Order: sequence, then C-alpha cells, then structure tokens
Amino acid sequence: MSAARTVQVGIITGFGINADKELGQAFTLAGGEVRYCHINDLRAAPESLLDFSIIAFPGGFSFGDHVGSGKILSHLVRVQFRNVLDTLIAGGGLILGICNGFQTLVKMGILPNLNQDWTPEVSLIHNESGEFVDRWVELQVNPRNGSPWLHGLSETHIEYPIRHGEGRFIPRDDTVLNQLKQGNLIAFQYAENPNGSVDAIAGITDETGRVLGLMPHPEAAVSFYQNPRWARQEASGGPTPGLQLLKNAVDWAAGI
Ligand SMILES: NC(=O)CC[C@H](N)C(=O)O
Repeated sequence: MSAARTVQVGIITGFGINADKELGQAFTLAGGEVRYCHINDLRAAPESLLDFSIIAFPGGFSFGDHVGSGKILSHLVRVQFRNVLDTLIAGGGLILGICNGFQTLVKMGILPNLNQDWTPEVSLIHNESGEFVDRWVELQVNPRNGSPWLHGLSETHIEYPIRHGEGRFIPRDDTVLNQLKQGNLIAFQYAENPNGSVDAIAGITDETGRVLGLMPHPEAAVSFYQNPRWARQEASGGPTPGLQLLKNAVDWAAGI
C-alpha cells in the first residue's frame, strides 16, 4: 500500500491581499503543505505555479480595490499566467478563489469559462445596499454540482462568514445564467441574500469542478468556536464545513 502523497498548496500573496496567512493556516490544518507565492516572484518564474496541486487566491483588497475589486490583479494574472493556469487545470490541478480571490477569478475569465476562452461572463459588483457587509451567513450547497471541493457538504448545515463590499453576483445575461444552472455550476447560494446577488448566488465552479470561487470565507470557519452562535451549534466532532471544503481538495489531490 502506498502512502498518500503530500499535497503542495500555493497561496498567492502581495499588493493588498490580506487573508493569505489565514488561508494558509487553514490549508495546513486540512493537511496541505503550504507555500506563499508573492506575485512578483511568480512574475519572474510563472512555471513555478506548476509545482502545486492547489493554487489559492485569498481575500483582501488587492491593489486597494481600485478600478473595481480584483480587477487589476485579474489583468496581471491573465496576461502573465494564463497558459500556466490552463496547463495546471488540464493536468488535474485545483484552483480556489475566496472573496477578493473570487472577484479576481471571474474578472480574469478563468471562471466560469463557459467557452474555454477566458471571456469574462459574470462579475461581482457593489452590494445592493452600498455598504460593506461583515457577518455570518447560511448557505445552501448545490447537491447536483459534482465538484471535488464540495464532497459531503450538501448534507451538512453550512455557515460561513462574509466580509465584502463588492459581492453582488451578476451574470452577463440570461443565457449565461441558464448555462450556469443547466451545467450545475452554481456551488453555493445564500439562504438570505445579503448583497443583491442574482439568484442569491454565492459561489460557482467551472465545468471541470476543479476551479471554485466563492464570496464567503471557509478559511474563517475551520473551528466551531469561530462561529458566534457556536453554543447553539451541534459540534459533530467532525471537521467544520470550512475545514471540510479545504480538506476535500487536499484529499482529492492526494488521491485519498
Ligand atoms: N474580504 C475580501 O476579500 C473583500 C473583497 C473586496 N475588497 C470587497 O470589499 O469586496
């Protein structure tokens, strides 16, 4: 019997990304071997991204949210790393974008990537309220989405925190929305819509299921005690929904 292989997780850092350490610690808890990758170092050696089984774009305020959250980082990544990321996904690699990371993935066009040509088809714009929201939300997980990130999650009660000003999910048009629905690419929906997202969409995957983006923060829900309602939660003894999501990816990449 061969031992499960170590799973290398690359966490993107730099230029106002601020949830990198939080995400790195969560991936370490999930069993991954974490390395932080500053954008400037990656620009000098884009192929180094292929060392990883999982690449994660954390939350934060990359480039100060100028021009729109995630917009500048998305342009930079698209111009410099598009080929490498296509190779990574084709080889079975996994990509995660959380909050500012999700904004970055959709604005660069790698998600949902309906025509495999990196055309941006959805966006995340200012919350309907015009205000930054910072609270825990209840989420529904789409049981028909077969993404490796979501194993077992549709059977559990999910609560993750959100903290964003630009989380309102909008598809380009109804055709794109229907493609997301028919392809079972919607991953998460809010039980109560906190930001005016179309169809209360909180997260989506691409068709491979290996690229996931979501506004809520699973990395901030890795212990039952992080939830302010923890006393009322049934601590199952198993991993929290946040840890479960990250562990799903690490285990999948390890071949467990
Ligand atoms: N927590 C985050 O990643 C926030 C993302 C972005 N800066 C926003 O306000 O929408």
